[in-house]
Amino acid sequence: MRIRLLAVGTRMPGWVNEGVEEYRKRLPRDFALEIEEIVPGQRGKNADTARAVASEAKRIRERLRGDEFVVALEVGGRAWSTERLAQEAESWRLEGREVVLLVGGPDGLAPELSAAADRRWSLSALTLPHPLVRVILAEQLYRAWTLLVGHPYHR
Ligand SMILES: C[S@@+](CC[C@H](N)C(=O)[O-])C[C@H]1O[C@@H](n2cnc3c(N)ncnc32)[C@H](O)[C@@H]1O
Repeated sequence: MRIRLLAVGTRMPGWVNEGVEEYRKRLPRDFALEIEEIVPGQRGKNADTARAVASEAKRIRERLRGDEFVVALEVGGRAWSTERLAQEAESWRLEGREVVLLVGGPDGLAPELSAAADRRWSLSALTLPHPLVRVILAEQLYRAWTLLVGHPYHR
């Protein structure tokens, strides 16, 4: 199984990349996490937020392959326990699915991406900064894998 993380934002601070790598490198090949950064839309005096979100959505759609299982990360999505994540991940693996996780930028994901996703997953009722979401995702995927294989990391 391969999990692609399409995340809006480039040039992350060092602590974000280090945090993601810390967990990514622990994952085995059949649970691999790949990060693909999406260039953010222009924000500023002359560019409105809706245009920025729409341009991010266009870039995300260009990277989607059509046959993947799409999980949109959203504050208002459904909360999953780590056990539920492990169950989901195990079914993705058994079904041989290619999975793509979508993380929006400062203004979130475009509504049409959310509507078209197979799952909408909330990590917390708190709104988290998108760089931190990457780190939490990598840790939770690692944790889910340790749960599935009975590794003592998860307790
Ligand atoms: C700063 S948040 C965007 C906040 C924006 N107001 C919204 O409603 O989406 C940036 C991205 O991080 C992710 N995110 C932030 N908090 C999250 C949470 N609690 N659960 C899941 N994803 C979250 C989402 O993908 C979101 O698009």
